[in-house]
Amino acid sequence: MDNVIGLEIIEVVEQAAIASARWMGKGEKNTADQVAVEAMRKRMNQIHMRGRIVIGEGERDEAPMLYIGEEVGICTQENASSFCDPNQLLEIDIAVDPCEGTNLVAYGQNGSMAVLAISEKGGLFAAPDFYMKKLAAPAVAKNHVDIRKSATENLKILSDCMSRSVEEMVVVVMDRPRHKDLINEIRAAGARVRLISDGDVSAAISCAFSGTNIHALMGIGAAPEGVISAAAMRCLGGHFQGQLIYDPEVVGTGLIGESKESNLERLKSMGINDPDRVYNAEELASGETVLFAACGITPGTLMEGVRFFHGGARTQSLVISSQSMTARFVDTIHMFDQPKSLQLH
Ligand SMILES: O=C(COP(=O)(O)O)[C@@H](O)[C@H](O)[C@H](O)[C@H](O)COP(=O)(O)O
Ligand SMILES: [Mn+2]
Ligand SMILES: [Mn+2]
Repeated sequence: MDNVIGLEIIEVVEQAAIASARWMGKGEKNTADQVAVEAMRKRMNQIHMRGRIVIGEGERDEAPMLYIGEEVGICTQENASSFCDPNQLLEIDIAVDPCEGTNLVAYGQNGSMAVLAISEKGGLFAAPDFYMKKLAAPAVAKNHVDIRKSATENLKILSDCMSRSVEEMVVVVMDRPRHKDLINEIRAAGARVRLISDGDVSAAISCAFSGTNIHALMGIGAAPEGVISAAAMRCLGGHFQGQLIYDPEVVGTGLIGESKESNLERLKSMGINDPDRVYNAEELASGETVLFAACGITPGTLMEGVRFFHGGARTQSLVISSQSMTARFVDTIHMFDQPKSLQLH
C-alpha cells in the first residue's frame, strides 16, 4: 500500500492543514472545518486509488463531502471513464478527520491537526458517531493496563511498567463535566492531570512517544477519533482500548441519539451485537496494512503547526506505516508563488 498511496497522503493532510490554518484564530470553527474538508477531498480525488470513506464528516448532519460511504480517488473525476479503470485500482477504506480540533483552530490554541487513516477494504472499524471510553498508554504497558480496571489500578500498573512513580505520571483527560470523578481519582492516586479542551487524537498518539510527557489518555471522547487513534497506535505498538458509550446519560451532552434503547437498536442494526465490547487497537484497525497521516494545523506535542511566510508555508506531518514499520516526520516547504526567500528556521 505504501507504494501505491506513497507520499500522496502526506499532501492530502498538508493541503487540509494549510487551508484550515488560514482560519486560525478567526473564531469561525465551521469555516476552519469546511475548508479543510474541501482541500482534503480535492487532493484525495487525484490519487490513483479506489477509496471509500468509512469514517468521515457528520454522519448525523448529512455532510455534503467526505461523508461515510463516499467514493474517493481518481475515478471520481469528471470524464473518469476515459482514463480510469476502477478494477485496476487498489480498494481501500479511509477514516478522515480533516480538522481534528476545530475549536482549537478557531481560537488559536494548540493541538489541532488534519488526520486520516487508511487500510485495505474492511480494515478499519466503521464506528458510529457515538462516544467512546478510551485508554491509551505507551507500548511498554500494552496489555498490562486495562480499560476495565480503575484509573488507580491502571496508574499502579503503568508505574510498574514504566519504572517511574505515579507522581511522575501525566494523564491527559478531556475537560468535561463527565470526567469529574475520573479527574479526582487520578489526582488522588498521585498522578498529574493535563486537561485538554479538544483534540484527543493527538493526546492518544503522544502516549506512544517518550519525551512528550504524556503517559496516558483516559476518559470519554468521540468514537470516530478513537478508531483514527487506534490506527496510529496499532502501527506504533502502543496500548489503545476503546469501548463504545451508547447511554446519553453517561456523557450528558445529549449528542448521541434520543435514548439508550434507540442507540442499542442502532448498534444492532450495524451488526454490533455486544455493545459493551472492549476493542483493542488491532481490532479497531484490523487491516493487514494500516497507514496513518497527520499534519499539524496549530502547534502540538507531536508536530509544528502551519507557518506561513511570504509566498509560501511550512508544514510538519507524521506518517506512520505498518508496512514499512516507520514513523516518519515530514517537514515541507510549500511554494504558492515565487517566495521572496525559503525560510529554513
Ligand atoms: O476534540 C475533538 C473534537 O473534534 P472535531 O469535532 O473534529 O474538532 C475530539 O478530539 C474529541 O474526541 C471529541 O470529538 C470530543 O470529546 C467530543 O466530546 P464533546 O465535546 O464533549 O461532545
Ligand atoms: Mn475530531
Ligand atoms: Mn473534525
